[in-house]
Amino acid sequence: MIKYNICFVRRGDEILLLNRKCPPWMGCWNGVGGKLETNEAPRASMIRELEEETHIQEYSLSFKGVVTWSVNGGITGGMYLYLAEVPEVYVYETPVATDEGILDWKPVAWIIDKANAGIAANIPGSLELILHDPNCYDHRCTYENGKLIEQTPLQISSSIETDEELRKAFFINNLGNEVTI
Ligand SMILES: Nc1nc2c([nH]c(=O)n2[C@H]2C[C@H](O)[C@@H](COP(=O)(O)OP(=O)(O)OP(=O)(O)O)O2)c(=O)[nH]1
Repeated sequence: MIKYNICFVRRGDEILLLNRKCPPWMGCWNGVGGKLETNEAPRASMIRELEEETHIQEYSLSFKGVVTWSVNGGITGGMYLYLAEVPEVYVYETPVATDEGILDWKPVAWIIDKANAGIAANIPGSLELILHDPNCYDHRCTYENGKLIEQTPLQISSSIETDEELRKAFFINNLGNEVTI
């Protein structure tokens, strides 16, 4: 059921976001990422998407959990969630037009400000945990009629680094029964 990944690339107090040309969240700023290929492992898939969409190669990549969404109580989809940190002095000039949309650096405070329109709805409410909390969460989102009505972070584990640890943590938390990983 988890078919996607998403990554927030952080440079100091800025995040590299993509203004998407296509659904989902067309015309909105979102993290970079995409769909996992058949039999692709989560971390390898994230590294591939980062290369394809940004060409950035020097980063430290941390697994931060998953984002799942439920409609009428049932989990219908999800994405693996990563944070990629580049040095504050990293040179990456934007805006950059790509096949997927426009990449640009946005200040963390601007993203978290809920008054901002034009950002994928579930990012402002999750970003602080993603950036500052060492634990991994299932950021569970509930949508009704296409509108985000609730967002609850459920802690999965204190830290997960490998795909094997990820599988174990999902099993221990019984999330493996609910969310196919
Ligand atoms: N913030 C946020 N992002 C989402 C949600 N749903 C969802 O798929 N995404 C993300 C996951 C992926 O990073 C991206 C969708 O990936 P994509 O359709 O562009 O995948 P892709 O580049 O592999 O494209 P393709 O295989 O269709 O050509 O949007 C959501 O509800 N909130």
